[in-house]
Amino acid sequence: MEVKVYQNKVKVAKEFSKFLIEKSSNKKVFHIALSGGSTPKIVFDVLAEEFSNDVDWSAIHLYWGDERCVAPDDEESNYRMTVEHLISKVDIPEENIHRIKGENDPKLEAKRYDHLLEKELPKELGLPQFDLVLLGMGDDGHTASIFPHEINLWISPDNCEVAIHPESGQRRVSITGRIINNAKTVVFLVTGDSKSEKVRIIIEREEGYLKYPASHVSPKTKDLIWFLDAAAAQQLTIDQS
Ligand SMILES: O=C(O)[C@H](O)[C@@H](O)[C@H](O)[C@H](O)COP(=O)(O)O
Repeated sequence: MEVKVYQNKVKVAKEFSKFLIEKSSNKKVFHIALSGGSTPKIVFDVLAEEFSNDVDWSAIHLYWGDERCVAPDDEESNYRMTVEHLISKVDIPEENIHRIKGENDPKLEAKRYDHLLEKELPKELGLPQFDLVLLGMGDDGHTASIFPHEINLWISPDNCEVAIHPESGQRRVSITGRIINNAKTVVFLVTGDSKSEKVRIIIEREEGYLKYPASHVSPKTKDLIWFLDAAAAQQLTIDQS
């Protein structure tokens, strides 16, 4: 695991963009699962507005690690957020975009997306393998849409599950631990003061850390990088690069 700390969100966005360019360069196809929420917005803006000419978008295939069970034009939709901050600004072929269809019946959509990952992704150890899974982390230590109250979903035998937001009751479709930990590379993008306590507990493996789903992210390749701003990293005592 590598922990990279940068002064602010814009710097995190710039450094992640350079990381993505390096990882995806010279690849004929690059399968990436995107995170949702608010953190990626600035990252996608910077990637699209400052670095898009350095990316071969024809090779990039976009998937989502999770999606809210809402229409694609709903303000809650991770797909809509990605269109507004990235897809609408770059020349990525329509056929390279593999959204989770939040408007569908959640259980049926989880099955459909599960099968899509089996069909579209290369296999490693018999499981679909992303080149890169981008994750956020909630203040409660959730990641993708695996929340602490449903941590059992992490070990699901399926690639995708239907999850429920603990406060709003909103249903979501999420990829599960077996897919996340089978990725070649996993990146956490975490910024802001509100994340600093869980960042410390999870990265420093403090007592009780395993109750937080984000602590179970441990790719078999060991290629796990935390991109943090100073605010999210402020409670860390370990060495940071
Ligand atoms: O659909 C979602 O909300 C995300 O995929 C979720 O896992 C997100 O990454 C965290 O909740 C952090 O969200 P913020 O970036 O908004 O803090």
